[in-house]
Amino acid sequence: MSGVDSSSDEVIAKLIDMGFENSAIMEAVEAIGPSLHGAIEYILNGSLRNPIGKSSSSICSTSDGKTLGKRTLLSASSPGVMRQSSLLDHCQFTTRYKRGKSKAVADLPVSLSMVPSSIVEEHKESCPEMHCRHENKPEFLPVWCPGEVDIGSDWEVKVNSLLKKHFGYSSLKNFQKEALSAWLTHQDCLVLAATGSGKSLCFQIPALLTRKVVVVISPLISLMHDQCSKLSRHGISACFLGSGQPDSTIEQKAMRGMYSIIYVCPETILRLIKPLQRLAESRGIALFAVDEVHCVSKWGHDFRPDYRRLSLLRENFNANNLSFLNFDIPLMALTATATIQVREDILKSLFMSKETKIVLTSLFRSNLRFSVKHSKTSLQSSYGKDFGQLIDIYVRKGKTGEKKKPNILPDSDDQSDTSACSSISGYTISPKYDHEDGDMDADDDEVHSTMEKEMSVEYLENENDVDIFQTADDGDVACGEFSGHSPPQAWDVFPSFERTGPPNKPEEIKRILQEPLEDGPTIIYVPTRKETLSIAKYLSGFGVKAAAYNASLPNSYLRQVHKEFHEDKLEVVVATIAFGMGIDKLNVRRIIHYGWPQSLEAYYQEAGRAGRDGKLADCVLYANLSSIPTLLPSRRGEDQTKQAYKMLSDCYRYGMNTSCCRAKLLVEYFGEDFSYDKCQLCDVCVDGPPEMQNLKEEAIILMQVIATYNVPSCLAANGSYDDGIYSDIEKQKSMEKLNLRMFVSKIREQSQKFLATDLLWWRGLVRTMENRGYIREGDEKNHVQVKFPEPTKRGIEFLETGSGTEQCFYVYPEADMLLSTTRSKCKSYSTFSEWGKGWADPEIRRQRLQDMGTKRKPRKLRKSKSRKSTRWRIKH
Ligand SMILES: Nc1ncnc2c1ncn2[C@@H]1O[C@H](COP(=O)(O)OP(=O)(O)OP(=O)(O)O)[C@@H](O)[C@H]1O
Ligand SMILES: [Mg+2]
Repeated sequence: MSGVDSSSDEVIAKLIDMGFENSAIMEAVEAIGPSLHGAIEYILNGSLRNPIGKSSSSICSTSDGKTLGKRTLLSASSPGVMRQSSLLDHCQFTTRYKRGKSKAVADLPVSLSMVPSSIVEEHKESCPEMHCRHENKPEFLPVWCPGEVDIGSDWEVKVNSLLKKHFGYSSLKNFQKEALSAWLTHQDCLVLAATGSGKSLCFQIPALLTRKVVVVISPLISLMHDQCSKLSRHGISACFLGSGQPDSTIEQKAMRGMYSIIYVCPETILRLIKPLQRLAESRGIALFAVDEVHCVSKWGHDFRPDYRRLSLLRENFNANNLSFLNFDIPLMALTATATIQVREDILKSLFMSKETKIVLTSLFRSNLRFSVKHSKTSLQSSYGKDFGQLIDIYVRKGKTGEKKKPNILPDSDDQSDTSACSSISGYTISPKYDHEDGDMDADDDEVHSTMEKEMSVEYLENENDVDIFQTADDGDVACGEFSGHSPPQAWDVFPSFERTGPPNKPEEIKRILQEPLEDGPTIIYVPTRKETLSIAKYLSGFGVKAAAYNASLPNSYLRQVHKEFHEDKLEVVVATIAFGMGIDKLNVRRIIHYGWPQSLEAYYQEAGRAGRDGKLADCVLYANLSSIPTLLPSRRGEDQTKQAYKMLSDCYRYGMNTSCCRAKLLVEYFGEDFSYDKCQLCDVCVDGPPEMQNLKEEAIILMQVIATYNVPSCLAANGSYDDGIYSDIEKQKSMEKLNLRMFVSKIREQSQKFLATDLLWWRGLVRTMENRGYIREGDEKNHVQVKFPEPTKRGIEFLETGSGTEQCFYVYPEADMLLSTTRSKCKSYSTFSEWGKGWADPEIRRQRLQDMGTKRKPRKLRKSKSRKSTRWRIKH
């Protein structure tokens, strides 16, 4: 635009913010130059050369209801209708009008006296510029209401201006544009976008654009709190209403329309239907946003029954039952972690419309470096090996002050010096809290007695040691209000980078590959509350600023942890799943999962806390790859248990994988076609898969014993093959189901050559054969890994055709197969590729298996031992 310099930009931004039509603004600024008052005069005095468009609906009125003319808000109207005082017009508060269903019926104006003074007060705060200029004039408010006023085709310009003003960002991301355009046309919208991609803006912008209220349903108080305080820093007033004993003043103010955005937990919204209907009629509700919407679904990883009842939003806020609405109030549902099944469930459960717009972005986070490492995480003796490097990073930097252990050897199991406390603003995690350790210094004078009393007894002795999910009451306050302060003018106080929004381009990947891992905090996720304390204590013993976080700790303490984490005062937070969802801290450099997560959804959601600044970040999963993970206790119905097993099994398979890019596995799990060959960052991409092995002999013998002891079901599945090979005894034997352990015993009995092999190795082979469709689970129950293997028709065909031919059966050995051989060679698990080498050679393989055999315990002894005891051989 010629003649529009940088100060003109400011004037334009202000005029857009005031609600003037873009083309009118441009014309005025071109004519008058960068003078705000001049431009306003120019527009309002009707000097426009080319009045744009027609005002779609609204007619302004004086306070006594007389029609003044068409609003100038979005469509500059005929100059003749304009007059000086129409600055008031464009600030006209247009709520509480009676809206007909038909667009032909113009919205009726509202008189100033109908606007609650409280709302006017609120808007003084949220629109400081506007009010300071018209202090002694009646306070009207600008309203852009989709459905009532034509927001205009240039809405993007308006939004970008608001974006710049309030958030300091230059433009919307594509998916945000898509979500907003759906909302502008009153469509429901399901937004599936990567963690950290900026989903919140999709529902925050409508509040700025219309001055109506946006109601956001969110599962966690800590998340609501975070978002409200951020909004207030960006000049947007917001409040949150939790499920605890509410502060009725905030709730009342919210229901009178005093905040632009109301965050509310699902339990609370259920009892606020009537007040919200009144709010919809008075100030207006622009949108209901359901954040972290995967919580709606029983098939998701974080199902919350109250989310399911949110169908009442559609039932109670539609144009049929609220006569003042022209359209159903749109629903916007958002999540980063929904499988295809969960998506369908969301649409159905929330009664979202058939025309719901699905906004889908790539879930690939190209800056996250995924890896899996073997560790017996439940043993404290593993901490030395696993956290040595982490301690070194923080202590070496000297940021933590005194370096208590100058050299932490990666393999050190020494935990004797764990007496120090982790102090968070006076709250101390005392050594006493860990009742497992007897070696703590109880006289440590850092112990703060009050907190200690609170935290040491009831919290650790709570028999329910896992956090199923964080309750909505995770904050120590049930609600809070945040008035919008003026957004900072100097945006360079914020990081200047533009976030890398998915989908990520190959150049992005190239850039990240060249980046070092910068400094920044770490979150360690553990399955149990006890481990949050023991690991935090362990780390702080070495001088790392670490804190525990789990739902059983006092709320005031948890809030403090949140605060100090956000202020970069903490280096490591050791948390259960209670910490995480939605947390938006830019510089988290490492997410460590210490123990199996319960699902890939939870894993990816938590991993998504890392690298939100777009820079390289590590996501490491330490898990005991030699044992099958178990479900954490939770109340589940039959279906849910089945689903929980399925999810855990998928997670287990992710850990066992040695040949496929981890990022690819993750995004494909959510139904996305991974458009890149590989991420180039994960351990599999970097180290390469292990060498393939021809395991035909092993596969055949496995199939043989399985088929032998599964005769009836084989026949049932495929009556066509000849069962003459099975004796009556064998058939009888097969009536009782044999589990994999028994099959492995049979193999050992049958073949001297496989005497030395262990269950762990065969487990891997069974999984591989299951993946190829040769084996299936023979039990009705659910298992993480096949427990009672049964041959499929394909498996039987493999047996029949494969055994006689020279055909090969090449597989990538999975993590457990590699692990089972490491003991004899004393190799570390991490060197997959090295271990893989040589296995393709039958001689080397035979030799290795033989080596393992010489180290086995006598057979008799093993037989009498429990399942657990067989694991003695897989030691590292
Ligand atoms: N258009 C944009 N340009 C630049 N940065 C943006 C833009 N939109 C959002 N952001 C920034 O992206 C960050 C992440 O946003 P947000 O918390 O909304 O992510 P999210 O998608 O909700 O992630 P999660 O799934 O983890 O909750 C925020 O700091 C936000 O300010
Ligand atoms: Mg979010």
